[in-house]
Amino acid sequence: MTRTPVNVTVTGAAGQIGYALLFRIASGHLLGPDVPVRLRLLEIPQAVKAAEGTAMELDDCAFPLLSGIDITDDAKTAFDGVNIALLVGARPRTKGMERGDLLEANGGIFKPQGEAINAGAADDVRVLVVGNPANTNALIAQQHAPDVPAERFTAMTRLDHNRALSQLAKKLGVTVSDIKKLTIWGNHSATQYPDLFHAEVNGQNAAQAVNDQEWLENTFIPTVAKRGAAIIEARGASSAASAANAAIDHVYSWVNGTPEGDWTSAAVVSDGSYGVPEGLISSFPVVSKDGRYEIVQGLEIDDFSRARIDASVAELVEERDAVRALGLI
Ligand SMILES: NC(=O)c1ccc[n+]([C@@H]2O[C@H](COP(=O)([O-])OP(=O)(O)OC[C@H]3O[C@@H](n4cnc5c(N)ncnc54)[C@H](O)[C@@H]3O)[C@@H](O)[C@H]2O)c1
Ligand SMILES: O=C(O)C[C@H](O)C(=O)O
Repeated sequence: MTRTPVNVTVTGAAGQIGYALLFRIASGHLLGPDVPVRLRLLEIPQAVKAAEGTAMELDDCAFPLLSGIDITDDAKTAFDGVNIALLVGARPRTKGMERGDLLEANGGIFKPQGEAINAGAADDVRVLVVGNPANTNALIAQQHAPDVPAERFTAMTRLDHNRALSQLAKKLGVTVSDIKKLTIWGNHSATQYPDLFHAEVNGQNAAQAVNDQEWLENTFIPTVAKRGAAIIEARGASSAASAANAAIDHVYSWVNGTPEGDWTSAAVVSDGSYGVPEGLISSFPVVSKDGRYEIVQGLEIDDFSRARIDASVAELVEERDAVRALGLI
């Protein structure tokens, strides 16, 4: 292998998402089958031993693309020279807990990580925040990395996007590949808005193909928006393999581009598009071109969609104001 390995840092590497994620990164699913990777695992001191165990298993897979593994409990070391940073480590929501409850605890994690990325990351660094509350954690990290272009900080709504694809495919008896241009707007929370009005199913407008406003409002939207809580209820733990899969999808699309005639969903720094206040990290329809996520422009937003986008964005504004009041940004 002659290519220089890409440095991929995973925080919370000993957690359940970490366990589902690392093997797929090392086997080439994150960046492609020809791209060697060097893994950096960041954990808290108590979990370093468990991360070492996972690293032993990674060794035992003899992945040809895996050129090395470093394990550390120091953020500066973890992010030194990093190209792709997957910020997974956070405290997961447990039964009955809302994401807002987690702001303070997680804010303390993402500020020093943003500072460490600012201090040592490679010039082309791309950051995906998975740890909840993902949008606001991404905002905290981004605000503490003033030397890194803001567009390099993103948060994950690809899991919501994939959930919406799957629910719609089941309803219409089609495959997920038949669906294009679906969008998740807003926050990765129960206020998110999965939008079928711009989506297409085999070329037909998806909302028209469904032709069932009652299902759309009272089944589809709440099922997608509350799926995380439903998984916690069923599994007794938050989603892990599906979250890891979505993180792989998010980075793969970012680096390798989105297919012509389609888009995906990602929480990116708003430039004021669609009335979302500039600087918030909110989910939009995005295409990836030349390694950059760009917000799809020019979609007509009707009153139904407007109200739902506004409600989710209002929650993001509240979260931003809350972390500001806590001195985290
Ligand atoms: N955005 C999404 O779609 C989505 C989906 C699922 C889960 N999540 C979130 O992802 C996060 C991780 O979930 P999980 O199930 O893997 O949790 P987990 O508790 O199994 O693992 C979290 C890991 O993070 C580590 N950690 C804590 N603080 C850290 C720090 N400062 N630096 C490095 N590591 C640290 C812990 O030691 C633990 O090993 C949670 O916040 C969860 O809510 C997000
Ligand atoms: O909902 C949660 O707290 C977990 C995660 O964000 C999910 O969407 O599965």
